[in-house]
Amino acid sequence: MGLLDDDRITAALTELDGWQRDGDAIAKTFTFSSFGAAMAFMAAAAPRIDEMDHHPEWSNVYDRVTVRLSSHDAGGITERDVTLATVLEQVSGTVP
Ligand SMILES: C[C@H](O)[C@H](O)[C@H]1CNC2=NC(N)=NC(=O)C2=N1
Repeated sequence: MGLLDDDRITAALTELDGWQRDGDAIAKTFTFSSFGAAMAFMAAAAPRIDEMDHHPEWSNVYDRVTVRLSSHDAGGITERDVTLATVLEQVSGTVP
């Protein structure tokens, strides 16, 4: 799957709450109710990520998870990143 052009990236970001362009990636910091909720988000997302075989760069600090999505094989942002962002939005909504 190929790299997205700037217009497609901008269009995708308008559909995704709180996501920003970060160079060759799209990024968001999710904030949860607690450290446990942040861990639950990562645990719930992990099988979905593996199913997609498309993996985020992500890190946790206390109740926050910062996610950066880029397609390393393509060298930038592809539809796989937009799809994974949509999945992470959906998973984040399931965490109390
Ligand atoms: C062989 C396997 O499909 C690849 O290494 C996958 C795994 N997950 C990946 N994740 C991301 N973000 N980019 C990739 O290019 C990528 N490649």
